[in-house]
Amino acid sequence: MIDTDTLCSLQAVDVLSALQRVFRLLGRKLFDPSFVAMLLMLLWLVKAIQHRNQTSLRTVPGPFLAPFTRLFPIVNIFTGTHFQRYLSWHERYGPIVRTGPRSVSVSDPDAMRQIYGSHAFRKTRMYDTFQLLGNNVFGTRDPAFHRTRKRLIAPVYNQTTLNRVEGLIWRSGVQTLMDKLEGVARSGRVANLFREFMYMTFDVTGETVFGRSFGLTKEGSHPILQWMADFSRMSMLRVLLPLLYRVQLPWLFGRLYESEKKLYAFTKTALEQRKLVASPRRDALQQLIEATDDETGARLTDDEMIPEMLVQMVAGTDTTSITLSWCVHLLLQYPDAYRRLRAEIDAALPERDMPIAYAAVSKLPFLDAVLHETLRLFPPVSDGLPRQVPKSGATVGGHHLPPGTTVFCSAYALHRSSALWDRPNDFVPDRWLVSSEQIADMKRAFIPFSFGPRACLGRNLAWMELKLTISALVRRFDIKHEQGGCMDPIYKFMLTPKDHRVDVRLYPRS
Ligand code: HEM
Repeated sequence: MIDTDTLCSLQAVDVLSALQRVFRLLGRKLFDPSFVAMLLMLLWLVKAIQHRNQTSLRTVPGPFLAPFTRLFPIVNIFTGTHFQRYLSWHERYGPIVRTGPRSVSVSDPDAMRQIYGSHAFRKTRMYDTFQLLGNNVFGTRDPAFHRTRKRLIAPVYNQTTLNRVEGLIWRSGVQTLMDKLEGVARSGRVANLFREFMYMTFDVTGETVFGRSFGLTKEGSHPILQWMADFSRMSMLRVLLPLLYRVQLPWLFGRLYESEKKLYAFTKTALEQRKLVASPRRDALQQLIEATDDETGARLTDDEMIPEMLVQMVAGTDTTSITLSWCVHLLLQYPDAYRRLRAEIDAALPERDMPIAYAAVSKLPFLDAVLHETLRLFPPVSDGLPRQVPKSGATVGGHHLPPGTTVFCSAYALHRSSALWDRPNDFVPDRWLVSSEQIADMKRAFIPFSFGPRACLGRNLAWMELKLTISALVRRFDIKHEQGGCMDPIYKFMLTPKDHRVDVRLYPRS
């Protein structure tokens, strides 16, 4: 007979030896890569399911895989088509969609206002990419810093400065570009307006913010383009690998560091040279140098001004030039709209050779409608601008979102929502030729410049550049589309034509 104690000890021996076998097997298996991968997958799955069920985000509709993976944003970076994906998800799942384990997209005017209408939902860590050699009004995530800095630099962006730089924009930007295009037209060559518009907006920023044009339109090159591209790359790498803020790897990123240094030196020199001028002109640079906080009397140091100068280049060049490119593309696609625009501009500007005053074109209804419709269909900043749900959590679109959730509203999805717009994918400038009440209503779902306290500070400058350039181009040339280059939109930091080309033939008008 075996007594209970013996039985127990026998069972204990069994369990022990079974465990020993499992550990032996595990020990061997732990060196087997496919076993390790399987184990990691299992752990990830358990964690993902746990997270999916615990969080209140489980009630937010969305694609099946979204709660389990952060891969979508990474895939998006490579494909550049996420603006279309967000739109199709919203069409399928409604105005609020879960796009990742901790991220949610909204496409509803009220939810959009809730997110961007105050400082409660702060910018996410992604904005550290815009720490352009220092904290600045665009990149900061801190509402207190933002309020103080915005108050201080407000004159840089106000109407008085705008009136003062109008002549500079015309001479160093629009007029110079028109003269160049005249030469291209007379030689019978094809003009790539995408590149020409980019050069023009850089030259305008050079003139107004750095004290002199970069000469890109005339010369076709300036190292600033390379420095800026390298600088953006380095900033992005630092956000992905924060260690790079503290560690320098010159053997790996030598050229990027070099560009950063050159950009700093170039900007600093522009500042110092301006300070030596006895009676300086009153442009954006001068406003920045003289900016004084009304409440505290504080002024900006050079190291605080440099990032603010770079912001204007980063935020104000490609955004404007890409909008111009899409506008020309749409006019060529819709000849009737092009004819109507030309008739309006010819009537408003009968003197073909005179400079165009902004006052003469700023209120032309059809020009205004064409540009609004361009920005509706192709908002250059159409990626959702990510914000973080505050510590208290928030109820957005009827769903409780836990603190820390990333939430955003893609302008592309909002602007093309079939629930909000009639014929959402068609170019219909006439939709803007309605009463001011109807326009105000449409603008609730129109955010090319974002909304709220972090909305675009340069939008009046942008409107000036857009209206002056399109009216000058249409007044001076007949424009014909030239085959070549793909105009499909792709997201490469902004919503751009895929091949970065808008090839046209220009015919000077008699
Ligand atoms: C068509 C042209 C433009 C478009 C579509 C545009 C769009 C935008 C958008 C969507 C934002 C919000 C970004 C975010 O929250 O992440 C923004 C912010 C900003 N933009 Fe623009 N922008 C344009 C032109 C300009 C110009 C010409 C300037 C200045 C020279 C400028 C300066 C700024 C600044 C300083 C901010 C940061 C505002 C803040 O955080 O307080 N932008 N812009």
